[in-house]
Amino acid sequence: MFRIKICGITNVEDAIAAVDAGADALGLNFYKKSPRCVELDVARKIAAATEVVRVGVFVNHSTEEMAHAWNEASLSYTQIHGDETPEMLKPIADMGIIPVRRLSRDETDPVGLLIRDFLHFTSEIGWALEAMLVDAAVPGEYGGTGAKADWHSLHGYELRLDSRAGLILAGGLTPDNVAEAIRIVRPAAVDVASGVESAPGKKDPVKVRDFVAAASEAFASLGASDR
Ligand SMILES: O=C(O)c1ccccc1N[C@@H]1O[C@H](COP(=O)(O)O)[C@@H](O)[C@H]1O
Repeated sequence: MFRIKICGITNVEDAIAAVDAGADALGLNFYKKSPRCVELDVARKIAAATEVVRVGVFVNHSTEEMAHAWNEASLSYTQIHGDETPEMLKPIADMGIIPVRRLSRDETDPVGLLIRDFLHFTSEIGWALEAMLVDAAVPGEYGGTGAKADWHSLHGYELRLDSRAGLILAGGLTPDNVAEAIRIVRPAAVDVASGVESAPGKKDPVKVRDFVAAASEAFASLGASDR
């Protein structure tokens, strides 16, 4: 899959800076109400300028819109960040679906909820999911909020799910906290949007570089044997 995703890339310059910093995935957000929404023609240029994994971020788009963006921007994954049900996604089941679960801090069994969602998606459609993404719930918002999930409550996800679908940790990550988040949650990958910006929709190259360096070091220090 991928390890470090820089999300909400809106221009070629930021895309190249993220790849040069060592990110192995870029998130292209097609949600019109987001300050990080990328135009399709720019997404096409980003695809032509980069060779890393590209993940499309969608919020209540039609499957036709998602398929169009998938082709135009040569995407590898489809991050479903809205209210979509697995049933709605059947026509695009082969488009690397990454379901998203927004967790509020008062969930009693977050890991159980994630596993239930994972099983629901796989049993309804019968595709093999590679990953689930966890974000923090903020009422009235879909994502990109800078709010953190309760990292301690997510510990153990991959053990309970027997590593069948990796956990992508998102929500409020920054260069200063990503290493601690990786140590506590032990996710398969991390994802950041607002935490590496100079303004909404514009990445700060220093923050991007620091984020990638901190995350890479933390993943390396987990070691292959104890993950
Ligand atoms: O970034 C956005 O504006 C956005 C809007 C709607 C849905 C998802 C969005 N981004 C995703 O939100 C999470 C967390 O972002 P942050 O790091 O807390 O700012 C991440 O997965 C983004 O891909």
